[in-house]
Amino acid sequence: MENDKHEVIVVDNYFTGSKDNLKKWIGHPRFELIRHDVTEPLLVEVDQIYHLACPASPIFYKYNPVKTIKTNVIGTLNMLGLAKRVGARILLTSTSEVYGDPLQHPQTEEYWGNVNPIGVRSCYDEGKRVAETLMFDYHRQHGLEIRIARIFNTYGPRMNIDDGRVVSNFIAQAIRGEPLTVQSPGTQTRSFCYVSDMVDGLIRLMEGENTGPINMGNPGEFTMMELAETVKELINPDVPVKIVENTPDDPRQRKPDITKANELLGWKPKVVLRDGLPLMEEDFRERLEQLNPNQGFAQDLKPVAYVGSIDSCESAVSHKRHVKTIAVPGFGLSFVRIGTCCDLWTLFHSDRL
Ligand SMILES: NC(=O)c1ccc[n+]([C@@H]2O[C@H](COP(=O)([O-])OP(=O)(O)OC[C@H]3O[C@@H](n4cnc5c(N)ncnc54)[C@H](O)[C@@H]3O)[C@@H](O)[C@H]2O)c1
Ligand SMILES: O=c1ccn([C@@H]2O[C@H](COP(=O)(O)OP(=O)(O)O[C@H]3OC[C@@H](O)[C@H](O)[C@H]3O)[C@@H](O)[C@H]2O)c(=O)[nH]1
Repeated sequence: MENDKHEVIVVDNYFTGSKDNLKKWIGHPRFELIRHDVTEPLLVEVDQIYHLACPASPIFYKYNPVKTIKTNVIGTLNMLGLAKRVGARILLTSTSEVYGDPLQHPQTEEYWGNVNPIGVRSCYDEGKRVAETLMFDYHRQHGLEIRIARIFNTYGPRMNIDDGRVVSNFIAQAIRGEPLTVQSPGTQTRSFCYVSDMVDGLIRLMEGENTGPINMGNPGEFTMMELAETVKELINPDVPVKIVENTPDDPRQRKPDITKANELLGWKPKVVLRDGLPLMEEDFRERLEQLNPNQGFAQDLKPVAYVGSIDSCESAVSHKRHVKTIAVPGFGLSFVRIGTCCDLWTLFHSDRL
């Protein structure tokens, strides 16, 4: 949007996304927002497609794994079909998770990975691997112009407060004065890239001549214990660190080799973790203050008849975070409020809850 040559159509089913993040552009003459699920075909006329639609936080992608794999497979097929029909260039945001629990370190694009095909993360990591395959098959068979970015852990302002990924969890916990939940053993590593660097890299990849796959991430590598200590030091030295149980198949180490991105796109990240975390803290503080559950709840009640993504409600309800329900006597219905989306009320049949 900031390049005034472009018209932008955003497509989202709001499973993990929020209209709030786009309010700056709603009503702008070059901007259009469509509530749509990419597992259904989409007919629009475009020159470029940034195909990012997919739940990305492990708690969300594991919540409805069949939907996650449908989004990766059917969603990617639909976006490729669209690209083929209108002759658009298409960029897929693949993931470092295609390397699984990597036996090569740091990971280069040539590494084929070490992925469990039947594990609880497979809907996402195998889903993205199939999405990459589909991209290359459309490229070879139909001559489509494709671009694939393999993104490593990326964070920044406007992430969903209840996203569940480690950086947003630690920042929200530190601000709320709650223990930082380090999943055991705490020695597992990740490399964290700030969002503005990632957006710069994705645009370079789209505008450049290389199909990829190209790793995009910040090579600065941290154990989860080190991340917790850094968040403590920068945001709230008083919070304790609490070791909690981990989930199956959690990759033990992850760090991108970004030689290709550097040589082919002239890209490397600029924002180090210690500079990125305070930028995110500011935004989280503002939103957490607005979320105070004891303030303004009843007055905020502006029910809408139906909100498209039932998944997002069910997910929020299942996580029991920032969700309030109000039964309406005699109607057998409830209003559900999802905390981070203050304008988002959904009318639900009680038996669904
Ligand atoms: N952030 C990271 O660390 C990271 C790392 C690797 C890959 N990626 C990839 O980048 C993309 C964006 O990730 P993010 O971190 O911004 O996650 P996010 O959850 O914040 O955003 C994903 C968006 O996709 C939308 N969406 C999900 N399913 C959809 C569907 N079926 N139809 C339409 N919209 C749908 C969600 O509502 C949300 O707006 C994802 O494809 C993810 O796999 C992200
Ligand atoms: O509260 C938490 C959350 C997570 N963690 C740990 O932090 C590490 C990172 O976990 P996250 O949930 O943030 O994300 P993961 O690295 O597992 O997966 C991410 O990888 C790249 C992308 O494709 C996706 O954004 C996501 O799948 C894991 O080792 C996890 O065990 C904690 O220690 N505490």
